[in-house]
Amino acid sequence: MPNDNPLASLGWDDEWRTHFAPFVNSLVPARVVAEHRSRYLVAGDGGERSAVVAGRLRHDDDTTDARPAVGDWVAVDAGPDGVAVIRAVLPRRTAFVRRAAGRAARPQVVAANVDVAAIVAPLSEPPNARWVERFVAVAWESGAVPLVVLTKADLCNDPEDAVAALRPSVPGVDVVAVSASAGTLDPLRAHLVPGRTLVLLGKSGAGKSTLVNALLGHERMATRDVRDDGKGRHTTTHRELVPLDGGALLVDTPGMRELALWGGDGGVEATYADVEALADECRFRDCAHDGEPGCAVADAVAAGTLGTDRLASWRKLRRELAHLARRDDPRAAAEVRARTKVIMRNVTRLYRERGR
Ligand SMILES: Nc1nc2c(ncn2[C@@H]2O[C@H](COP(=O)(O)OP(=O)(O)OP(=O)(O)O)[C@@H](O)[C@H]2O)c(=O)[nH]1
Ligand SMILES: [Zn+2]
Repeated sequence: MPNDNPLASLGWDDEWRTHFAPFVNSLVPARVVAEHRSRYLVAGDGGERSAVVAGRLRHDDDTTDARPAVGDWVAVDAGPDGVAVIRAVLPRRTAFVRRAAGRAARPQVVAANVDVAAIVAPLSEPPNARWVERFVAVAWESGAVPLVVLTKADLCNDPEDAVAALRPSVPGVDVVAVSASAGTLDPLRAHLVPGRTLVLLGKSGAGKSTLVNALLGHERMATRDVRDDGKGRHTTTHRELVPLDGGALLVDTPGMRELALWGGDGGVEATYADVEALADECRFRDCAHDGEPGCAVADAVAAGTLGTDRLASWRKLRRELAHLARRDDPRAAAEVRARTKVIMRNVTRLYRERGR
């Protein structure tokens, strides 16, 4: 990592400078690189330090999780030494949000300001398309561009076949097979762009941490934690942002078995673009695809071009979204519309790049 400009090597650019302008006289910018309960590790011009959140946090957006998350750019009160205080979270470019565990419906930001959301699944077993679809939908919804990374290709007889089998489930999304053991990581490296942030998401044991180490070229210090005196310590931590030599940034996350949707329908629309396009062609606008005449969805199933399991998971995610939407919050709705615009822009860009 080039040391002459620590902020730039963390992804700082003109847009962040603009967002930071209101704080420039009293606070310093930093990026959240690790999170441990209410303690954070932030990195900036002065290197890494421990940080806590101020009692009153400035955040313009109260419909999503307002607390800082790994990847966030924050304005901190650095003080001469000791623990820094996070006074504000800069507006997020993207946010991978899931519904937090627990009874109350509450959003939780898994990673913020991510450019590429990599869904990681091992080829030691046949990838579960339904599981991948759900993660890809949330990835689109986050505002990032999804990517599917199939790991442990060395444990699979025909990785290319596995890639080809998964592609129709995630139209428009790049699917790559890699092996950390065999050192075949180039298909993933192609997505590592200087200044861009890529998050690795997937179940425990999928090989995420192994990928981080392989891309770093050395074993990362076990993990980073935060101590009250502000100095780093090496024990287990959860989410973590790691700058790579080439200038890209990786976010490793703990294994995630389940993923409950949070947010609008743009992500589902993008993931099931084929099914959505069929549904648009049904004779009745409000077709439930349940035996109505002139149903293009039923026709596609009959013709064998749409699998019943793919249709079933689309319905399931749609139902989940409808359930969330019943909370009926105008601010949340406005946010969802804005988010959908970003998603559609990403989809269009991806298709355009693909078409070249
Ligand atoms: N054969 C083979 N094994 C691998 C490969 N990559 C990772 N593994 C093994 O898979 C196991 C799990 O890898 P991790 O990197 O710890 O998985 P993880 O996704 O980080 O898991 P969590 O941190 O629990 O979320 C380890 O025993 C690795 O050695 C690979 O390319 N090939
Ligand atoms: Zn229909």
